[in-house]
Amino acid sequence: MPHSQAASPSIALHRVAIIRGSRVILRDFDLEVESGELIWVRGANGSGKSTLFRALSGLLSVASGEVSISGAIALCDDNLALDLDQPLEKAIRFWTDLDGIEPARLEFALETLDLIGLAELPVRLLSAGQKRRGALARLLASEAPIWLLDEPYNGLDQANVARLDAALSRHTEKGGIALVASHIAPTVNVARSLVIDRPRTEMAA
Ligand SMILES: Nc1ncnc2c1ncn2[C@@H]1O[C@H](COP(=O)(O)OP(=O)(O)OP(=O)(O)O)[C@@H](O)[C@H]1O
Repeated sequence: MPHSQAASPSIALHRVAIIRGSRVILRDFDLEVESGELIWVRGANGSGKSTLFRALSGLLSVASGEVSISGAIALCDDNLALDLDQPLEKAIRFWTDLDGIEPARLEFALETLDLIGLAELPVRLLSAGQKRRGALARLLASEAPIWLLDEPYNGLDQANVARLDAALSRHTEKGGIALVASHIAPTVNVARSLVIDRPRTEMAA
């Protein structure tokens, strides 16, 4: 299976602040992640895990601080981003074709998450857990060395939790980075956990 990675992906945040609306979500936030690390991102509901991922993906700007990222990022969150009317494989292929990714890579991602039998089914007919696996297959098929997974285990049965964890393990063994925001622990290779604990009432100046 071909697997291209940035030579050495990394993430470095220094004294980052993120404000949403009038509220400070993260303040003086530091983070350093190196090639091969799987980080379990933890924290209470509303603490800022998704906010952090959206900022790392460039979907939210930071109010202050330094952000240095080496390597492309793939984000898998609650936004399915697959055409509901297309068969699953074709819906994912829309994205992999845009990135010039070879079909074999998509096939491997579908196999990894046991989706070959569902490849021709329109996305809208998939169950919640199957849709989640479809979104994860899109991430697995990408060539991005940095994976951000926001609550990836939601809706997955035990067998698919194990499949995802095995894929995370392979990704980091090959030098990729994975940040997993979850209320349950990944079962493999967690380099460390990052606890997000923000001051809940702080308002932006
Ligand atoms: N568009 C927005 N405007 C203002 N505040 C927002 C906006 N989006 C999110 N927030 C707030 O930002 C805070 C962090 O939300 P976020 O989704 O990052 O939390 P989370 O740690 O991922 O939570 P959960 O565990 O529930 O998924 C929450 O208090 C939320 O209300």
